[in-house]
Amino acid sequence: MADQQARTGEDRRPTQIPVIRWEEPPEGPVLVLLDQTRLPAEEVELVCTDAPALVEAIRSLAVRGAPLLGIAGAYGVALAAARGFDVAEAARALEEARPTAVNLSVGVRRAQAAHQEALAATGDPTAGAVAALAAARALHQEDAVASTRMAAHGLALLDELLPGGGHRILTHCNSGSLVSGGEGTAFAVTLAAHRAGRLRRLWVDETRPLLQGARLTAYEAARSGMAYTLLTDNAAGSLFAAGEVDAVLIGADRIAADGSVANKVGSYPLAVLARYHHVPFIVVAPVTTVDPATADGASIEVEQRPGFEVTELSAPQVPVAGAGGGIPVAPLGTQAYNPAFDVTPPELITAVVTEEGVVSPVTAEALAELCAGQGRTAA
Ligand SMILES: CSC[C@H]1O[C@H](OP(=O)(O)O)[C@H](O)[C@@H]1O
Repeated sequence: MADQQARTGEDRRPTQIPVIRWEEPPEGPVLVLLDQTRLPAEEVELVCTDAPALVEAIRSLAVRGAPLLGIAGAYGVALAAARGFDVAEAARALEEARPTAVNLSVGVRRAQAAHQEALAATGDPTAGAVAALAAARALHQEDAVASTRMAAHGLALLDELLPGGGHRILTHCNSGSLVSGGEGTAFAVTLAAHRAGRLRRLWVDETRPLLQGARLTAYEAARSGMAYTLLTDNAAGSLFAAGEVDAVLIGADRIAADGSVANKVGSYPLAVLARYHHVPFIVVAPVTTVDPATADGASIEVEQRPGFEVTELSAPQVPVAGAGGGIPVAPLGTQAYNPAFDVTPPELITAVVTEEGVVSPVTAEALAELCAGQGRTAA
C-alpha cells in the first residue's frame, strides 16, 4: 500500500542544520537565525540586532520549537545586554513572546540571572553581558549533548519495546535539528534508528495549520536519507487501523508536574489512537521541558494563534490575498479555532525519554526526582 509512496531522501547534506548563531561584526553583536517560515523552499537567514526583532521572530515561528526557543531566549538576553538595552525589559518581552513552551522562560531566566549576578559582583555592564552570553552558549551546548543522549535512550527503548527492528514510526510536527542545539528530540531518535539500520519508515504528519511536518520534518528526513512518507493529519487513524504504525514519537513544549504533556495540536488524538491500537506513545524531551511549577495539564497555558493561519494557506511567495497574506481556503470573515497545542494526560503516555533516561510509567514522583537531579523544584 504505502511502499510505493515511501521516499528515500534525495539530499545528502549534513543533518545538523545551523539554525542559530551569535556573531560579532564591527557594527555590533547580532543573532543570526534560519527563518523557518521560508522552509523548505528557501534557506533564508534573519539577522536580529535587538530583543524586539527576536520577539517578532519567535511570534512568527521564524525560530520555533521548545528547546531552541530556550536557546534563542538566552541569546536574546545576551544581545540586549551586549547592546546596552534594558535587560529586564528584554527578558520580559522574550518570555511573553509565546506562553506554552516552558524552555523559553527557562532560557531567558538563566541568562538574565547570569547577567544580574555578574553585574552585582562587578558593577560592570560588560561583565554582565559577557556572563549572559556565556550562559546562552552553555545552554546551546548542553542541548546538543542532551539531544545525543535522548537519541540513545530513545533507540534503546524502541528496541526493547519493538524487538526485531524495522521500526515504523509516526511523528507529529517537527522535533529535529530545527528545534535544537543538536539533532533534536523525537526526530533525533528516528535518526539514530535510521543510522542503526532499524528504521523501516518514518510516517510524517503534515501538522496543520502551519505544516511543520510537511515543511520541516520532511525537509530534515530528506537530508538524512531515511525512508519517509508524508500524510495528512486526518490519515493517521487509517494507518493505525492498517497496523502500519509500530510507535508514535513526539516532542513536547511543557510537561506538567503530574506528567501531562503539552505538544503541537493533534498530539492528543494520536495518543488516544495509540492507546486504542496498543501502540507505544513516546514523548522525547530534555529535562528543561519538565515544569515542576505547573501542577497539571489544566494549568498549562495553551497558545491561541490567529484564525487566518487556519482560513488561509500561507507561503512567502504568495502575493497578498487574505488578511494574513495567504490564499483564502474559507469564506472571508470565517472565524477559526486555532490552539497551537493540546495536552495529553500521563495515563496515555507510554514513556517520557529525557537525556537522563526513560521515565515509564509517567508519574509525578518520577518527574520530581528527575527535576531535583537538576536542582529544579516547584519552589
Ligand atoms: C521538541 S520541541 C518541538 C515542539 O515545538 C513545536 O511547536 P512550534 O512549532 O509551535 O514551536 C511542536 O510542539 C513540537 O513538538
